[in-house]
Amino acid sequence: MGYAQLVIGPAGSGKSTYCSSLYQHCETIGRTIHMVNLDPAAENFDYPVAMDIRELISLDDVMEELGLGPNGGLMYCMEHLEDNLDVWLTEELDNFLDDDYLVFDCPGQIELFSHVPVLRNFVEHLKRNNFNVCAVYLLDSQFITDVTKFISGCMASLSAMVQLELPHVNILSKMDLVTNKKDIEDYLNPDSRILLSELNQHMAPQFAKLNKSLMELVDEYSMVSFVPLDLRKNSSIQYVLGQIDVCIQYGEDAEVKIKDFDPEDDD
Ligand SMILES: Nc1nc2c(ncn2[C@@H]2O[C@H](COP(=O)(O)OP(=O)(O)OP(=O)(O)O)[C@@H](O)[C@H]2O)c(=O)[nH]1
Ligand SMILES: [Mg+2]
Repeated sequence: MGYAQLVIGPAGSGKSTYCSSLYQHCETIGRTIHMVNLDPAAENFDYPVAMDIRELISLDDVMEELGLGPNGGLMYCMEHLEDNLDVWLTEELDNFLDDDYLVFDCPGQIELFSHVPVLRNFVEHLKRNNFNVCAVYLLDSQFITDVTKFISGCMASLSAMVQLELPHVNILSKMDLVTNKKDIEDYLNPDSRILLSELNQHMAPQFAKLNKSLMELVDEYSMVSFVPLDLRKNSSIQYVLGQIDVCIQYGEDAEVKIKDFDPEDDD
């Protein structure tokens, strides 16, 4: 049984930075994780890349040869990945051991986890190869300055949940940029009635019914719950990792491996 995090979220939400901090953290606590780059457009990495979509296909080549722009080119690359799951991905996964832990750094194009099937098929393939997979959805804390932005971030996360059907951890990234922690707390585990009234205050009266339906939807999926992530703090990274580990049932022996970690080392 292998373990995998699929790190998704809107462009610039901090996925690659999270991946690199997670890698460093695991290195410090003596835990092995393997980083996988699934972004054909990525150029620089702060972590060693154990597996890389760019070895399968190059975005530059695609753009040049097919005359596509960066987003169209990326979608082409991802479809190419989808067509090569059986061959390329199977071969690549053979390089790992049975209980290895992989972290997939995904591109930020929102269509990848809303309606394009490539990530879903990718996940199915991982599952068939005995991986326990968890979706890790990052939302930039700067979204939370405004309830309408927050709802749109939630909707994107919800569409990933529906599309991928995976255990799902929502993370509020870049907590170091939050000056007023109090404002954020209301959003980490918000009361949907309060959100609804805030939303209604922000929007014209004709949206009241729509707002109510949106809130019911969010409530029903009980998904408006975010774990804050402050990369300056080891304890914050460790907490997020712990939540994800529970989701993918990362086992008992793992706990033995990390027992030397001392959360007091912070700040
Ligand atoms: N202050 C602060 N900035 C961050 C943090 N995480 C990421 N950033 C910045 O946010 C920008 C985007 O970060 P990335 O990690 O590249 O985001 P990404 O989600 O991988 O972006 P794409 O792959 O392009 O979708 C960069 O300028 C980072 O330095 C954080 O925790 N705190
Ligand atoms: Mg990235």
